[in-house]
Amino acid sequence: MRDKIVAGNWKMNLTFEQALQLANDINTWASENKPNAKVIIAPTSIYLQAIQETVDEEFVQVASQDVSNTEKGAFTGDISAEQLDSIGINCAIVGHSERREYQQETDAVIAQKLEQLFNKDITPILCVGEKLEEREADKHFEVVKSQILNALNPQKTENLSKLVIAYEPVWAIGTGVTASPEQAQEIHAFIRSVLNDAYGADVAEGTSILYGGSVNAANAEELFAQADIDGGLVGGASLKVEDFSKIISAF
Ligand SMILES: O=C(CO)COP(=O)(O)O
Repeated sequence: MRDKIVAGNWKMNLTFEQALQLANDINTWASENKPNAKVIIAPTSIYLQAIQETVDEEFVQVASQDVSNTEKGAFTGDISAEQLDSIGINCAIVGHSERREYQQETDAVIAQKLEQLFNKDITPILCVGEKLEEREADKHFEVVKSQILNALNPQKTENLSKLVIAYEPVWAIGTGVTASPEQAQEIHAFIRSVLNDAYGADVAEGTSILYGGSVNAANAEELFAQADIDGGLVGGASLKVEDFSKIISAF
């Protein structure tokens, strides 16, 4: 059975003190409430180690928001999979639409990042999703399919058992506009069928597919009730323990 996961992408928010406090609060909540979903938090990279030491990995896992597409060397500012592994980080977000947009990350670069992560046995949360104009032109299936196949085709199929995918329509991120549960279910089922056709039933059935884009305490339950939605990748609403814990409790 695939994992139910609620992951908080903190993006470039919170001071060190605020981040430690939030991590502590989430850890306390999770240890007391034993939620049905796996809880992941992704802080700014410079806080990773301190937060990793603050939380109990039985209750809260810590993920990086990104990783370098190269192994090591003269890449100022980048963080390698080996470096993440060396401080005990075993999960990383890859290909977030904000990096595709602001850092010009291509599918080819994202494929290299995935390979770096798989080489170090780090679980990738691969983000895919269409822009508003692509949805309006009814191109969302085609866009998402090519993002997935371009990122995954270069990988070894045996590595795909570790994969998590997050479907995040760009038009729903930080906008307060969420995909309806029906819209999200439709494309999540499609993503599973793409995985099935390309890599077989074990990968398709074993891959947790998270929804992201204005998930909040009020809409999480209906989204998570859909057959192919295995959890959420949450931005804004993951920055307050009250909201994030309600979202996790939607499972
Ligand atoms: O981008 C997201 C998570 O990675 C979603 O952000 P919001 O939940 O703030 O819309």
